[in-house]
Amino acid sequence: MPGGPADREPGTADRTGTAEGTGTAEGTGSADGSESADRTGTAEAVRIDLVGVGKRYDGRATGVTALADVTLRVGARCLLVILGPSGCGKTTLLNLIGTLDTPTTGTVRLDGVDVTRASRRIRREARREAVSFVFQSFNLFPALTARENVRFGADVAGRDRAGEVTDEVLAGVGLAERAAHFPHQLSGGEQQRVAIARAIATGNPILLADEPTGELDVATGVRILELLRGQSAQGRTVLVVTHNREIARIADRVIELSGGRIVHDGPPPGGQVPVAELRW
Ligand SMILES: Nc1ncnc2c1ncn2[C@@H]1O[C@H](COP(=O)(O)OP(=O)(O)OP(=O)(O)O)[C@@H](O)[C@H]1O
Repeated sequence: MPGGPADREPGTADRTGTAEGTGTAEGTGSADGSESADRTGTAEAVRIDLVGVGKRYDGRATGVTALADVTLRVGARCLLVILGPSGCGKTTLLNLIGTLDTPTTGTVRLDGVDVTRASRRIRREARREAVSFVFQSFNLFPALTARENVRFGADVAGRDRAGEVTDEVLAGVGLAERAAHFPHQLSGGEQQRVAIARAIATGNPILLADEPTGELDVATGVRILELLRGQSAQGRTVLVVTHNREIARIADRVIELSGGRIVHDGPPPGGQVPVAELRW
């Protein structure tokens, strides 16, 4: 993002208070999201601001409307879970927020910057300085050690003190002792912790996780969720896509997609619970 230093903590003033509508009371999200408004920190900053977003894939024979008229505002310190059945548009939504794809209609703003039809340079900057991804299949570099994988995140974002940041973040996910291990020498849960550490090491304020516990057993999945929850508590905006309704119970806010539309937006039904209370 223009003018944004890469080396910073999430939620700092340089990413807030832009002229384009951040920090407004209006930005508190859904009609039924008033209770979540405080918890989503939207009084500080609307980090993700989608208005009327649609995505259509046009094939030769048939077209598919993956998303239709999605309006969504998410602030700092929010763990947002995106629920919905296969094919409802969850990954498409994450890709649009992550500037990996462009919508057919509507606008996408990240930290007040309209990235919808921005130049490739602006979109590249958004990817480098605003968003980080965590995938179901970890996507670690197999020939790099855990430490080198995490260092990659810090380097790509151009962070100062990249070496120190790497060590701090690795320790933060409980893997300081495994820094010299390669991905194939680590368990699935450890690999996912490295992947999350790599995303954290960028310093980017928005973390996008697509089925991050999908390949893990219950106990390991719970540990991963605790890590993600900790990141939102520290000021990041964390979006977790899942099929698993139980995971949604730990969220500050849950949106549910069906047929490419948001059909529910609000706190988890039954109220938010600690990660330890999940039953998978
Ligand atoms: N590149 C593409 N070309 C054509 N159709 C696509 C493309 N990508 C996704 N789609 C379609 O768009 C719709 C939404 O896909 P998307 O991957 O976002 O769903 P999802 O909710 O993430 O599904 P899953 O839970 O199975 O991963 C689906 O009908 C899918 O087939």
